[in-house]
Amino acid sequence: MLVEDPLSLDRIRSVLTRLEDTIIFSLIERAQFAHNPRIYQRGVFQELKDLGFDGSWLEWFLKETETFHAKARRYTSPDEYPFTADLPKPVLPPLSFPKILYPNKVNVNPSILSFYTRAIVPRITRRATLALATLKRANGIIGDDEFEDDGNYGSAANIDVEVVQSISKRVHYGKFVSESKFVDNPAAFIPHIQNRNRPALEALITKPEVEKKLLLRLQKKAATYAQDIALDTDTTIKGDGKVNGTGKIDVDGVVDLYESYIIPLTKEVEVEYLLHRLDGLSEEDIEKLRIDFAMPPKELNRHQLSSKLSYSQNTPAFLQKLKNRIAGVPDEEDEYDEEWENDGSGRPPIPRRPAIPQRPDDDPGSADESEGDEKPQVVVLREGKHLTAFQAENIRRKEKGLAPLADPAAASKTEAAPDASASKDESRASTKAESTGLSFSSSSKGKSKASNNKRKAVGDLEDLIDARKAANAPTKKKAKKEKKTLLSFGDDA
Ligand SMILES: C=C(O[C@@H]1C=C(C(=O)O)C=C[C@H]1O)C(=O)O
Repeated sequence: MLVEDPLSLDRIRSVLTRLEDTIIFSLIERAQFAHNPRIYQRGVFQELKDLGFDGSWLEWFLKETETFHAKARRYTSPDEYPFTADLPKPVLPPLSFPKILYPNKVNVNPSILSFYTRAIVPRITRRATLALATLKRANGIIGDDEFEDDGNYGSAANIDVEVVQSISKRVHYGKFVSESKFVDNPAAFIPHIQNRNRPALEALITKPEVEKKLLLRLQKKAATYAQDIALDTDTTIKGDGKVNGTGKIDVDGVVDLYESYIIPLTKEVEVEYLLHRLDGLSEEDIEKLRIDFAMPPKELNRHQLSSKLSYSQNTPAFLQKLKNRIAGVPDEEDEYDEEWENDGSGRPPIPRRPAIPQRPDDDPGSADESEGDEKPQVVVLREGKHLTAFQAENIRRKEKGLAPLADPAAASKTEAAPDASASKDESRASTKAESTGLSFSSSSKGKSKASNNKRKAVGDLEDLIDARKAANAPTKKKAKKEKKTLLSFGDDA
């Protein structure tokens, strides 16, 4: 299924929400039958042993079902994980899914099968099992046989396969959640991955408010779906799912399934996936990931609000390209890419080393000729500690062996007073900004653009220059002549 942004956390969460319905309805189906404990015990069916299979009835059902589905290439899909090992190859060529997840071998299906058969089935089927025991006693069957089973081995196992497969999809979707959170802020995760710090990674991926909302929604859903809708009686829903005195399922049992098993296991999958997210990457690759730095928080801090500045988050194209490449999201253009190359290691493509450009003798050049469409976002938060746009410009010029520019601050001391057309606030903001070390746009239109006052964020200039060089290697088209303005905060940044 082609989706707009496969790593949108909202879209991923909507898939998890939809899977709640699938799981609840299949549990309601399973609750119709008694526990049938024999179908979960290994080696109790001689018929299976005669076939050379020594697993449980349910494991046999899984093997037979998944063998057929594997031939139909079900398990080439990145969101499908089999319970059975050594499945046959698909009879059809695999579909080419976009490479969204980082290669990994995380599969927690053995844990899912264990908690489902030992804790979930007995609870979900309790009502049917008790009713069966009552019926058996009335017919003189007493003792262990009362609770044995209703003989519906095929029906019960068939539904069990559906339940465990939908729980498996839900739990392993944690990988997409993890990838989404990782690419959104790699720098937050990298040190904990390198230190194998599970608790820190779990704390980073845990969203208590999301979990709380989910459990409340689940309770309502189970109570609603569980009720027997009788057209001739009142169908007000009670919290326990019992309407007209009955309910098709143990609502608390469904909530407990998520709270005690599905959510914790999903988070284990998220952490396990993250622990392998840097496997095979060189220090340089990891550094490039780190450059894909978390942008300043979207919500404005007190100072920005008081300075009437706003931050518009627009990931520069070269960073987005770097982000996509590292996340393995293929580019639109399939043909040869001048900027990126596969080094054959199976890792995401890396920036192609640009040919060394030859400067024409008559061209004095300028520091920002390789700036391409986007420039670093520069904030001077602390005078004297951080570089101003002017200082940054001269560092770039020095890199290119060009003479430094004259300091506009020195020149402006001899200039006329600020532009009279700028409002008092704006000229104060501009003066204040310079006095607090904020540097404003150094656009060719100069101070008269006070209304265009902007704030610049300075990250680590060296890294940004390196990253930009790597991502903005000379391309066929001539870089647009940009006004000499470093990207900055502002409505039209
Ligand atoms: C799945 C997510 O990650 C974690 C696991 C959750 C779950 O299994 O329901 C919910 C929130 C997070 O604690 C998420 O953030 O949506």
